[in-house]
Amino acid sequence: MLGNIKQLLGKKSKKLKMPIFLLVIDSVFYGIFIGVMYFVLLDLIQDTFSVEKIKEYTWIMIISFIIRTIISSIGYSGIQIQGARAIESMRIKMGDHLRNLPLGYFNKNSIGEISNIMTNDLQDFEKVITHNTSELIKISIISIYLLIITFFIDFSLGLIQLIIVLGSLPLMFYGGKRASKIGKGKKKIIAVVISRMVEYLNGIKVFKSHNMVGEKFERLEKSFKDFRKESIRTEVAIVPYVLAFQTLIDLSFPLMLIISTTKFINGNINNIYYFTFVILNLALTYILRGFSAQYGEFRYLKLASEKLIKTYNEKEISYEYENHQFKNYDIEFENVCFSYEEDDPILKDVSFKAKEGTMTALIGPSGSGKTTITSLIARFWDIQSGKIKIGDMDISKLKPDNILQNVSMVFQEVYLLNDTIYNNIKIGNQKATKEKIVEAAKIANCHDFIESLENGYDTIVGEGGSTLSGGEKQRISIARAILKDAPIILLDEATASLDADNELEIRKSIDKLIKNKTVIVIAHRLNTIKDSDQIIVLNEGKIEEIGDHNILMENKARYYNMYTEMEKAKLWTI
Ligand SMILES: Nc1ncnc2c1ncn2[C@@H]1O[C@H](COP(=O)(O)OP(=O)(O)OP(=O)(O)O)[C@@H](O)[C@H]1O
Repeated sequence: MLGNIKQLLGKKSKKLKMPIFLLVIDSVFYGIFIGVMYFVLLDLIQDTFSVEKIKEYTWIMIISFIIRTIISSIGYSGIQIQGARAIESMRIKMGDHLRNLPLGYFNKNSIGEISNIMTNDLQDFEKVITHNTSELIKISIISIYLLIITFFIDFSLGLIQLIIVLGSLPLMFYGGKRASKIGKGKKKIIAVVISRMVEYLNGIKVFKSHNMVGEKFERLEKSFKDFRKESIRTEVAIVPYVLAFQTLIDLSFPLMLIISTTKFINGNINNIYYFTFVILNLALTYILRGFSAQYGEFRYLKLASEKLIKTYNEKEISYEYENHQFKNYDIEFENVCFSYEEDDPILKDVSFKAKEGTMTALIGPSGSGKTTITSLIARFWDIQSGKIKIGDMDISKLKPDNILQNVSMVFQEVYLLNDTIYNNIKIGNQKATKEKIVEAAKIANCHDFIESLENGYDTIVGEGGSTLSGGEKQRISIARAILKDAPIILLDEATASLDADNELEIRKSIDKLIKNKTVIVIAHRLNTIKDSDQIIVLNEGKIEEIGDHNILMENKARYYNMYTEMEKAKLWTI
């Protein structure tokens, strides 16, 4: 466990050493209390008790209590403060690490699982550091310390005592093992509960519209019930072992009392040693009782650190250059093959070049790989073979942030933060002045609607932008992109889900956004991309046709058919 703490906290783990050391010292002071009791007994037996001595003992006790209180309060508050600081920096480190993981990690792990790691597991780990580990270290030190003194009093009594303690330990270890095994199940259920909760809250609008709120709530309720069952199972699983361990330890006291009394009656140990042994044994029994419950909890909490280490060891996206300056913004795919899952190729030997300042439209049936191509340009995923280049530089050598600084993405699914409209636009460029933000909003045709809101740019948009219409959200995201002014634009063209007015507004603002940029647009309607410099027709992950409108019309293949169908449909509407 100490290894886990070191690996996860890095240098910060060093700061925990001092408070833990103070807590150890605190446990040593416990010995002073036992020592005083020993001398009190000694005086009683030897009839050397006096008022002077009582005063002396009382002062020793008072001073040791004061020192103990000071040391333990510094130690405990130190471990809480340092622990909280270490966890805070670990949270940031983990967040950063997650950001740098390939998207494949998020495909394999549910939102519930990842949220669980970032909340509950980190919290459990904090508990291990601030509470559990120090407590276990303290109990272990006091127990070893008392056992050693017992050996000095009488070797055979010490040996019997040690055998009893060692004989009881397997019960405790087995209980801990059970807590760890069943705890894994509990952790899985927690992840399911979080996933269902996210699903329920995210989908509440859809569930309501389909009258499925009750049905979906049943799913959530079931996960709550499973969670309750698993929590009880985890708690109950360890109880028999804790009780058996405690009973054995409790029984050791009368047993040791009989053995030591017999030794005393037979004259094998003197009265002073006898009384001291009885006191030590009583103290040891009391301390060891708490050991098993602490250990069970420790094993459960330790699961969190194992999961954190596993997440932490997930390989981040590798790169050679962090701050590459592109010589131009041509985008080139060279024989690119890509699959999200093994043995399920999505893009098959895709090659094309989108020259700087031109517009390339991707068309093709649903699932043909259009969105995948845009995700690969942003290096959300790494390809299995071939090369993707921006300005002649292989993007697999670049830090994703370096690429994303030069790319703006405008997709239909716009996610806005639960913040003001102003801050949502500002995401495009954190250094932008208010004038620049308003200017971007004007170009994106959203300034007027923002101004018409009661709080204007200070309006809070609700989580995901829930208080705005689809078109409004999209225009804000375009304002964001305009503010960013990136040389590459990845665009998912608006679908028919927007009304005609909204669509026209969006169309106009997009035209301003894409001027002089390298644009890759996922097209849903052919009339909007007719003037593109290049049109790529995709089918089942392969490029079926490539060229401008005129060339593709001359080809008289899929594009020609789609286009003539569209033209015919237009005539029908007229
Ligand atoms: N994250 C993912 N994990 C696994 N498979 C995925 C993932 N995203 C997409 N796919 C699969 O890859 C294929 C191509 O998907 P993609 O979204 O690129 O198609 P598309 O042409 O953009 O479709 P549409 O027009 O419907 O948006 C589909 O079969 C899809 O199921």
